[in-house]
Amino acid sequence: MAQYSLVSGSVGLITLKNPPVNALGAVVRHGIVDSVEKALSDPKVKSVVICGQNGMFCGGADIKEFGTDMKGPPLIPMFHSLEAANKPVVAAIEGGAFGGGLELALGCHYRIAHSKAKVGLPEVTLGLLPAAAGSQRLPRLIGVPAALNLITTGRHITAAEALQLGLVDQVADHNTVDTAVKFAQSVVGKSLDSRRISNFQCPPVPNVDVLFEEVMQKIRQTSRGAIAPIACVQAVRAAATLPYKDGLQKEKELMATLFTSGQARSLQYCFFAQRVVSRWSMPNGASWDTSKGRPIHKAAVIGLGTMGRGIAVALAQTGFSVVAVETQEKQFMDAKKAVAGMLERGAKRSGKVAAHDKIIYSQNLQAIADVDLVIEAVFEDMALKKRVFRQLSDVCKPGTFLCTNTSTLDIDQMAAETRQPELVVGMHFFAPAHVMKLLEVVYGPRSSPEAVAVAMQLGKKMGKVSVAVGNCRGFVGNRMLKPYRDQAYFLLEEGATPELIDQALEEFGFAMGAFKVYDLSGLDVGWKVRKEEGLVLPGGGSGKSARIRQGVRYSPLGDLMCEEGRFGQKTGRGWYQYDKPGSRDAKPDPWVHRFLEDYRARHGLVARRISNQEVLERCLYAMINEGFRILEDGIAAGPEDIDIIYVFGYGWPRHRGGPMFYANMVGLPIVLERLEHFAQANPDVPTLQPCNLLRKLVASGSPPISKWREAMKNVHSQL
Ligand SMILES: CC/C=C\C=C\CC(=O)SCCNC(=O)CCNC(=O)[C@H](O)C(C)(C)COP(=O)(O)OP(=O)(O)OC[C@H]1O[C@@H](n2cnc3c(N)ncnc32)[C@H](O)[C@@H]1OP(=O)(O)O
Repeated sequence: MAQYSLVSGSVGLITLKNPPVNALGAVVRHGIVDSVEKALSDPKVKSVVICGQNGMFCGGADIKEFGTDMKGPPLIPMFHSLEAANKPVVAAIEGGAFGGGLELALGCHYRIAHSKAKVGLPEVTLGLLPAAAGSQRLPRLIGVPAALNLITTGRHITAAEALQLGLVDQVADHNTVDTAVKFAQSVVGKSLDSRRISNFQCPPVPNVDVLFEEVMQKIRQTSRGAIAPIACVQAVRAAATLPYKDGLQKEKELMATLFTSGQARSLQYCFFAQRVVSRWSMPNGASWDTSKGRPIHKAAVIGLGTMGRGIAVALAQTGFSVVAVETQEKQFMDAKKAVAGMLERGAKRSGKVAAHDKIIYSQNLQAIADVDLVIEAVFEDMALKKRVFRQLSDVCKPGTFLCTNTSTLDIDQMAAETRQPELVVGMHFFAPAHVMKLLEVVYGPRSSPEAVAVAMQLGKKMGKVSVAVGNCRGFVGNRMLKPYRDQAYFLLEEGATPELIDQALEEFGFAMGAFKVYDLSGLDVGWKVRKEEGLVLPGGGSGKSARIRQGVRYSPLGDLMCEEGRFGQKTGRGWYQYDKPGSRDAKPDPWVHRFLEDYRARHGLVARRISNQEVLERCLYAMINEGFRILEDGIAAGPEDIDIIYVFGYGWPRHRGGPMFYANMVGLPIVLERLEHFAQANPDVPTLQPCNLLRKLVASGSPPISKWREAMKNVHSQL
């Protein structure tokens, strides 16, 4: 609702009330219309102030209403009637004004923001554009380049930046509503013509066509197929080149296309999925509202390789005291230098002071005796990790949480080495750990809810999107990656090239194709793991058994590449060639094409034409099938957990919502039918055999993804 009251004898105060963010749902919109009518028709009222309750102006349109029939007054006429009012209307912005919330403020004659408030037009992140005249008013107010930046990125800006841009008129340090009320009284009688933004001419831009051409080109390169950023540019262009009324019409047309697009649905799903995932739960019923964490003041990082360095930096930048331990002399010296550089660069970017004083370096494990939490990041070797956990258990004070950054190994085996296995959890960071947003928090059978709560809270403090998952090989992310990568290798054997496969995946929207990722992360990493698993045969093996291991189809292509010393970017040669070791510019390599031809000839394989569709179906459906197995096994609590992991950690295009949401969009019966088809053609690839949960969901009428958790409960009870 919106509450109306008369304050200071002459100011009509309209307070938006719709917790938690005062979104502009139908009831609020009705309330605003009624309140404005009261204020404008009351002769006692000389000016109007609009604010939000509980220190929050407005979070924008009610996203939950999208996809419904959206009854209630529309926003655009409401904002026009505010702007046309013959009494000054002032927005008092506390907390934040986002999307429709900021558009409401732009319909007012003046905007006063609290110094801690943030404002922005984040519609693009929901697959939309600011279509309540925001795309037309903002460029008229702050100019085209600044408006383009805000509207195409959706970034939230501080009140100080908003003031600098001319987006707000005043910043208040204390009671914003009181300040706004006094301000509103002070401007009574002043002409309002110059305050009605829709009357403004857009500030002229030299070479307007060139500017928009350049921006459009940049957006096309970076948007990975997302359509909303492009529509945002088109809408701002309309503001820059057309009269307000025509620009508004263009905004409406663009919005109509976006609103009904699958991309908007996917992005809105991601918005809510991220929030669902933050309310983690464990199969034993423990969850965020039953388990309290414990404050962490001091943490230790053990092992200062690439991951350990990034984790230490992330902790220090968040404000934790860190003890960074590395026992090998050379690694220790290199790490100290590297971490200092990372902190300096981070400080330069953020404008904050580099957190050097937060880190104490040591080569001695005794230095961690008083820490509250340890993150182990030593080499990915179970024997070594077990030894480290035994030592940690001896050295640390009782009650210290012991976390491992393993990306695949069984955390229960590490916990078994300690005196308090309930305090052991996985904290799987993604490289570079101080940059990447995702954190998989892995609970084993003995991890306590408190330990999970601590890791989730720590992740949140570090600005990570943390997802709690169960313990199995590869957890969620890497477990699903295996069948995807297997398919990519099999497709090479059958006639594809790395470029063909990567292009199909990148056109789909992945940040990088499978083979570019291999080259980036190093082919030798997987080779070492496969050797330990006894899968690698010298020369890739020979005869019929060369392409079968442990009874299932296996491609030795990755092993053979490693035997040739082609480890990827670091050696300047991998699935692509690079100018020099460490360079990132991947170029197709004729050597790889000859290598694949020789391999096929050796194994009697006849290359066939492989379509982009086959690449996508085989790689993605194999991955999705594993996702259903993960749900079936109870490793992830719901499809949202899997999707958020893939969007934030594996370069899955957000505008496609994550693998499970994508399956839901494609249609579960189609995914099932294609998997059945591929499984029949590849009986030696068990990961293509459709899993029970997928079959049961299809048999039960393919419920929408929002009903899967419920459906999973029924399936679990039948399995
Ligand atoms: C013709 C015109 C048609 C359409 C026009 C559309 C224009 C728009 O306005 S689209 C919406 C634009 N607004 C946003 O994108 C803002 C989204 N919200 C946020 O970014 C954040 O929630 C926040 C406002 C910055 C607050 O952040 P925080 O304090 O961290 O709280 P959260 O956990 O994110 O949210 C709390 C709670 O509120 C729900 N929520 C937030 N915003 C909306 C919203 N706009 N509509 C509906 N619900 C919203 C959020 O889901 C959380 O609820 P849970 O139940 O906990 O999930």
